[in-house]
Amino acid sequence: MIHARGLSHTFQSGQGKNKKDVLAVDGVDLDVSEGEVVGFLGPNGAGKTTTLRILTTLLKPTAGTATVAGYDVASQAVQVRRSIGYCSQVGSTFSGAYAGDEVVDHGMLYGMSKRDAVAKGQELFDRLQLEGLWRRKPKNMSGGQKRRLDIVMALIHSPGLVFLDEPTTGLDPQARANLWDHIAGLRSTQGVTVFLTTHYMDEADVLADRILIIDKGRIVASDTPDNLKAAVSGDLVDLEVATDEQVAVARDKLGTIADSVEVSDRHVRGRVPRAGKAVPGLLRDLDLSGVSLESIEVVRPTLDDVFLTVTGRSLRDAEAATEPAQLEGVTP
Ligand SMILES: Nc1ncnc2c1ncn2[C@@H]1O[C@H](COP(=O)(O)OP(=O)(O)OP(=O)(O)O)[C@@H](O)[C@H]1O
Repeated sequence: MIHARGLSHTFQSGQGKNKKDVLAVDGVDLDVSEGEVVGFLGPNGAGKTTTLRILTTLLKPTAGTATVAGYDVASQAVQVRRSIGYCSQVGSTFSGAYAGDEVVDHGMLYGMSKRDAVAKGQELFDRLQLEGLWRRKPKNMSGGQKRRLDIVMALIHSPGLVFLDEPTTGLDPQARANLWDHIAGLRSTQGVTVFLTTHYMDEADVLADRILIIDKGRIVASDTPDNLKAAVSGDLVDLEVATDEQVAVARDKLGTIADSVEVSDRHVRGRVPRAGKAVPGLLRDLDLSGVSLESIEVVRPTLDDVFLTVTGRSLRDAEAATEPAQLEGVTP
């Protein structure tokens, strides 16, 4: 569905002596297959929107190539646009007409007949919980309703691929969760491929089959959320043993599967690559060695841990100037 090689874009900013080049996207390679939901993640200014604008033909690459839905973004822009839906960060600009009329006009711009546009629009209003809002002006809708209307606009011509640029930014937690259900439904009920940018780790974790992390214009990691988490730090296994005498045995046993083990009081902790696989064997081993446990806790790493590892800084601390580190095994 999407194939990009060496995709780059350099902006020129400033004038005269202050003129300088900004390499917003720097040699991006990416592939998205049909039916995937891909989360494109990175801090402010990482190059997400610029990449998205290139892939949706709103901006020409200054180097590299990309095909979207089989068409070249530079030389076949019209065909690309017909094949995709796009929800920009700012949303659609609405004219002040009724929501339903906006949607029908939008469909007719794509060459749909009025009758087809009305039928498809009404189906999408139902699907995205906008029933009864056909004759409501978008300016009188809630933030969540407006974002869902943006998605209706993006889907009116039945594209097989939609681009969503930070779809839930500015929404309250309930409206975000509700929109997540709808985005997940795009793929599961309509078979639509989704490419979405976000700087919310939880959003990417919930929605995406695969995550691409971009930092300073470069892709620094690409994998499933689970693999990224496993490759970065492993799951934290925290064993609480019943007596002081059992601490040393538990430390040795956990040490056979964890890189390093910490002990505090009767707690013995270590990170293991895949706790789900390793823990049953560990429990048998401990049992055979006469160790009884008061409790066992397995804490999975978050995508925030992943981001910290691949970029050397926290997603929220976007300004810290540390060079991106390549992650063995997860870089594309
Ligand atoms: N029109 C422009 N002229 C000059 N520089 C630009 C322009 N648009 C973007 N940039 C710069 O390119 C870099 C990437 O910007 P981009 O908007 O793609 O990042 P982003 O990851 O989408 O960030 P955000 O999450 O804030 O939307 C930034 O350094 C930005 O300042």
